[in-house]
Amino acid sequence: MRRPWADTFRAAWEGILYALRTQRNMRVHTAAAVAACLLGAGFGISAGEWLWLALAITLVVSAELMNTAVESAVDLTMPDPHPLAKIAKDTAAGAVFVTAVFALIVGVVLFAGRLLQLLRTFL
Ligand SMILES: Nc1ncnc2c1ncn2[C@@H]1O[C@H](COP(=O)(O)OP(=O)(O)OP(=O)(O)O)[C@@H](O)[C@H]1O
Repeated sequence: MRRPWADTFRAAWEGILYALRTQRNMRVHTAAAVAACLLGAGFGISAGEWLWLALAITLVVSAELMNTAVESAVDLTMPDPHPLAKIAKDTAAGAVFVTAVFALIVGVVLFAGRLLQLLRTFL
């Protein structure tokens, strides 16, 4: 029998809440995403710029959720030290790092100039 949509959404939401509760990096990335959105709203960035910001946030949060999934699956199947378990966790962490670097670049391109200009008006 097909699973009701409500159950699917509930499961996805529980996964997101679990990652937020247990993963410090997820909380840091979420805080950075909220800060970037506030900056975007404050500076009145364009629709195209919002899309770049949304892409960066989506990539980082998705990678962080996949990283949490890999960590949990590895801990379940291989709780003892194993070279393949290390590779699985390290490459999943690498995926988060790559997306975080992309998000940083997007943040710098969108906000560095605007923040400097704002700073100059106060100095
Ligand atoms: N079963 C294992 N076998 C070998 N190495 C492991 C194993 N579990 C963890 N490691 C190594 O320890 C590191 C940290 O693993 P851990 O499960 O503590 O992730 P974490 O610190 O929670 O990661 P994150 O900070 O991304 O949430 C891994 O990246 C990996 O190099």
